[in-house]
Amino acid sequence: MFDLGIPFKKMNGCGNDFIVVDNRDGLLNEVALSAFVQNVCRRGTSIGADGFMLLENSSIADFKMRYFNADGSEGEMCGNGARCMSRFAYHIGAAKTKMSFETMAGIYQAELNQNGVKVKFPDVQLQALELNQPYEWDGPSGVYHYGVVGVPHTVWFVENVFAIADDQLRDWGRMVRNDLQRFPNGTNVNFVERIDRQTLSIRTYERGVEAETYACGSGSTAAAIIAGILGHVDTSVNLLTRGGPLKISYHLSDYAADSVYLEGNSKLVAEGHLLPDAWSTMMK
Ligand SMILES: N[C@H](CCC[C@H](N)C(=O)O)C(=O)O
Repeated sequence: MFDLGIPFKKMNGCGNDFIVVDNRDGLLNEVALSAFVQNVCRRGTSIGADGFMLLENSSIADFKMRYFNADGSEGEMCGNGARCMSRFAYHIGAAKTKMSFETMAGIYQAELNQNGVKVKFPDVQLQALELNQPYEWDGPSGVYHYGVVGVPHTVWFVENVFAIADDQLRDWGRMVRNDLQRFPNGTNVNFVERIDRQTLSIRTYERGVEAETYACGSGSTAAAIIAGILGHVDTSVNLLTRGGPLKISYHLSDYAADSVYLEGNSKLVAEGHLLPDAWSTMMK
């Protein structure tokens, strides 16, 4: 059925990397997507990526973005993925430089510019009750903040975030992510250091990748908005990630943010065809 392979592009936003496929003609509608995604996202035996995205037709926007984590689970949205998907849409002629697209988390808008892509998020509503929550553990902070920015996020303010050992950060992230009593849908876990009123440093353990990624766009957005609500930063913030800078700006009223923008790079690094060995290998 896929004798000639499946055309794809490999992209990343600040090192958060994705395999992207044009599915407007329904090419992948017949496959068991979850297993397919797990296979193609596995580094070593296939292309490897943090996530997999499909561009599909939409009746309410220029196109629809579907996002899958490397473990095969479908996520509501992905901030870095949104920038890559926007560039992809432009490249294949599915959109002009200004576009709107549908996701499971609502309609997003994007604009390609010289620096990268600027994405406008749907308005974000946080709950006072979900901020400043005590958490008893041996982790770096006894208090966390929770909010849904497309996908669920917890934010933990820490010191010297880039000095935390990788396996330590992974263990903390994994512990919180798997605390299903408190976070029934799981959660992404963002460790955030305030540098000054315009700057935060951030590292994220991602649900669905089950590891730290180089950057997380929606996590950075959640961190910037939560830091703003708490009065730690202004409403235009640079986020320093392991994979490069992201810029987030928004307008705040109480616990709600509107005019939420995420800006950062989006790189197209390769294109080709996924061949059967890319998705038929299942290494345990
Ligand atoms: N890397 C993504 C987040 C992916 C969401 C995923 N980890 C989930 O919670 O399903 C971002 O840049 O926003």
